[in-house]
Amino acid sequence: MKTSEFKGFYKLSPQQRLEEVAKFSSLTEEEVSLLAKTGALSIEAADHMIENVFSVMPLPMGIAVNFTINGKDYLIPMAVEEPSVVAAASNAARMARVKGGFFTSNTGPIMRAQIQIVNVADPYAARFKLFEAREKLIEIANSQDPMLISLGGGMKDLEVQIVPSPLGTMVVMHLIADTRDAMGANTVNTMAEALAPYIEQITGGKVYLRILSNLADKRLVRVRTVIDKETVGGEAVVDGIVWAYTFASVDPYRAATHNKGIMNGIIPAVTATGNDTRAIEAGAHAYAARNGRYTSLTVWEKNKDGDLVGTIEVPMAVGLVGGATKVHPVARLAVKILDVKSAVELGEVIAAVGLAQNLTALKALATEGIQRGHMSLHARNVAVAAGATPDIIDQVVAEMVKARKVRQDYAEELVKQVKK
Ligand SMILES: CC(C)(COP(=O)([O-])OP(=O)([O-])OC[C@H]1O[C@@H](n2cnc3c(N)ncnc32)[C@H](O)[C@@H]1OP(=O)([O-])[O-])[C@@H](O)C(=O)NCCC(=O)NCCSC(=O)C[C@@](C)(O)CC(=O)[O-]
Ligand SMILES: NC(=O)C1=CN([C@@H]2O[C@H](COP(=O)(O)OP(=O)(O)OC[C@H]3O[C@@H](n4cnc5c(N)ncnc54)[C@H](OP(=O)(O)O)[C@@H]3O)[C@@H](O)[C@H]2O)C=CC1
Repeated sequence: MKTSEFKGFYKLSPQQRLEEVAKFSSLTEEEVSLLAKTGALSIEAADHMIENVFSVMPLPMGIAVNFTINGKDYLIPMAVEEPSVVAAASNAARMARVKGGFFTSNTGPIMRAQIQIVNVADPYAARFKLFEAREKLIEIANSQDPMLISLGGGMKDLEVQIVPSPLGTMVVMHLIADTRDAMGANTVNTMAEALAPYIEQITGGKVYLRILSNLADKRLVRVRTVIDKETVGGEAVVDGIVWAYTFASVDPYRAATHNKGIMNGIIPAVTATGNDTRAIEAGAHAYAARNGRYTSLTVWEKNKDGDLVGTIEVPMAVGLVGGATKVHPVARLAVKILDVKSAVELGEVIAAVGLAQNLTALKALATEGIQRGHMSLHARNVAVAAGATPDIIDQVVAEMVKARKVRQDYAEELVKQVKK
């Protein structure tokens, strides 16, 4: 009987772990040697990044071209498994260039951490006492990270909420901190933990959680673009895209897919730069539901000239230091290719890719449908999975697309025919 119970698995070397996995899963020698192969991320470097490492998971990284943002041109590395995403981003950026590309602003690299205080006899008075202690709280928090303070960051302010709950009223203090070029989770968590004893003393309550909020609504980036009506295909296409957006703005079933399309642009760039994709996903979707109803992260309108105008506002907690950003050698190079000088610039660029991605998806959906563009690129995956060798992939793909039958069974049939 196989067992997944291992004591001290983490003490093994990556090679020893791979051997254990191979035994457990009856991997062949060939399969083991595939898992042992690493590329730019060495197994030693990977082993320092996370726990129980036994291999690495390579992803394709494409370059989205044509982006011009605030008058500066960017090449955008995108690490993603889904076909047509990089093509669609480049396609959108090509259209946006005609009227100057993308224009941005931001609210600064401001994060919030929450400190949950329970069993407070007089929550409203406790709230005021916390405000009265503002300077001391800031002093304690900022003594944790002299480096950040020297860079102009650190705790800047606090907010306090009285939150009813089934277990009784909670006082929730929000620590508001400027984390400069860091995503800032570790930074604000350290501050929040340091403040807890003093907060208990002030409020007479008990502190439980001390953790950042991924609803980073003080770390917003805003991106705007104007798409020339002729470039996008005429005023009827503009109207179609505005209708497509409007659908997402009023219907959460559609908004979820619409925002997934935006994340098609955002997450690959976040991944390529070694940032935390879960934090970005959580922040974006929570922000999309901030008014109690889940809605679109973008807005598309028609201006007085009949051109299409798109905007996106989204939390963007990404960093250039901390986490994996400086540790992963490929992430470092992705940042070099992007040539961004600050975390907020990186955030703005990533949000521009999200807006671009949304444009081409909506254009396709409101006109010919998604399948022609997307499936013709996806067809390559289907062909390979059906056993097409490099010399016949193009032929199999062309046949599937022509017949509008991008399907595994049809691809297998074509592979057999072509190989005859
Ligand atoms: C797929 C395209 C770009 C084809 O587009 P097309 O109109 O056939 O392309 P084109 O030949 O006119 O080329 C236009 C530009 O697209 C780019 N491009 C064109 N082909 C390639 C390629 N092979 N590789 C790289 N880049 C490519 C390239 O920039 C090119 O400019 P050029 O270089 O020729 O001056 C277009 O149909 C498109 O943008 N479709 C949208 C695809 C999309 O959104 N995919 C995401 C996956 S679907 C999904 O998950 C989300 C969704 C849709 O559900 C979200 C939602 O519901 O809102
Ligand atoms: N809910 C969530 O999203 C959570 C996420 N995380 C993880 O936290 C990590 C990110 O935390 P983060 O705080 O960014 O990482 P780090 O703590 O690794 O890096 C931040 C530190 O880098 C130093 N630093 C050096 N240069 C700069 C600069 N220019 N700007 C800012 N700081 C600088 C600072 O001080 P010093 O030199 O003194 O260290 C700062 O405290 C990610 O891996 C994320 O996955 C963790 C917990 C929860």
